[in-house]
Amino acid sequence: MSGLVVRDLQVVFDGFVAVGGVDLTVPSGDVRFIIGPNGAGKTTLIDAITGLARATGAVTFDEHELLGRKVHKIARLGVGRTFQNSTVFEELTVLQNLDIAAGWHRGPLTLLRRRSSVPPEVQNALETVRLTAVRDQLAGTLPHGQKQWLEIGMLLVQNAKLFLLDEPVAGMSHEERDATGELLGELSREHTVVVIEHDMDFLRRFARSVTVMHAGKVLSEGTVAQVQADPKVQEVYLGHPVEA
Ligand SMILES: Nc1ncnc2c1ncn2[C@@H]1O[C@H](COP(=O)(O)OP(=O)(O)OP(=O)(O)O)[C@@H](O)[C@H]1O
Repeated sequence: MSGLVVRDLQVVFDGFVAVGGVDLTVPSGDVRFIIGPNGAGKTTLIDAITGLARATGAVTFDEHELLGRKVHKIARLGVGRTFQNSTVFEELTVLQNLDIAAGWHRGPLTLLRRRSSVPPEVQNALETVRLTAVRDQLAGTLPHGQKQWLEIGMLLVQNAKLFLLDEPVAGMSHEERDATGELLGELSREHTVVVIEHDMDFLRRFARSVTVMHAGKVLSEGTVAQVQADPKVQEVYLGHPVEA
């Protein structure tokens, strides 16, 4: 099937089972939130999907097997991710960051010059991530929220089809959260979106489906209402300081 399919995924660090047999199916066009207490294995799951953590089991995206491939090969198959800490080039402008991500092989001098024209895919990405007005600003001067959007824009110009976003709204203002939620909805029209998030209010408003992880396994899965009503989830979460 198209979308992300994970079967019996295991990641073991020096005998410690961080991900212990996870099955996950995220159909094309979904906005899936993955939640769970600290240490549940959420980031490690994404590390395994993107080739950063060695894993066993099976992972396919749009029917391409990902496990065992190198990080850049997985990215070329349309799998994009963002990290909790921004990885943009702070000393370059928004446009230059997008240019580099788009693989416009221009020398350093050309890159530093102001662009006279902007390739259509870069322009589209600028508009989608709402950064057209700040395209000539140094990325390092952007507020946190806009840096996260720039990262998403960089994935867009790389033709990512699956967006794996690790805590995208951490540290964002209320307005930035709202705009990010809307952006996720827009992305899901043509892409598949997986979001690791601790912010329960954001989840309630923007998740289409939810997977709850606990101790390296899937504890519960369904709509927001279904997982909220699941006694197993309540047991893990009640009294746990995850409510934002
Ligand atoms: N490289 C590593 N070596 C050893 N143990 C690791 C490594 N990476 C993660 N772990 C352990 O694996 C477990 C899962 O970590 P992970 O970061 O995936 O959890 P998480 O659900 O993303 O947590 P958080 O919400 O705090 O980000 C934790 O106990 C962590 O300490």
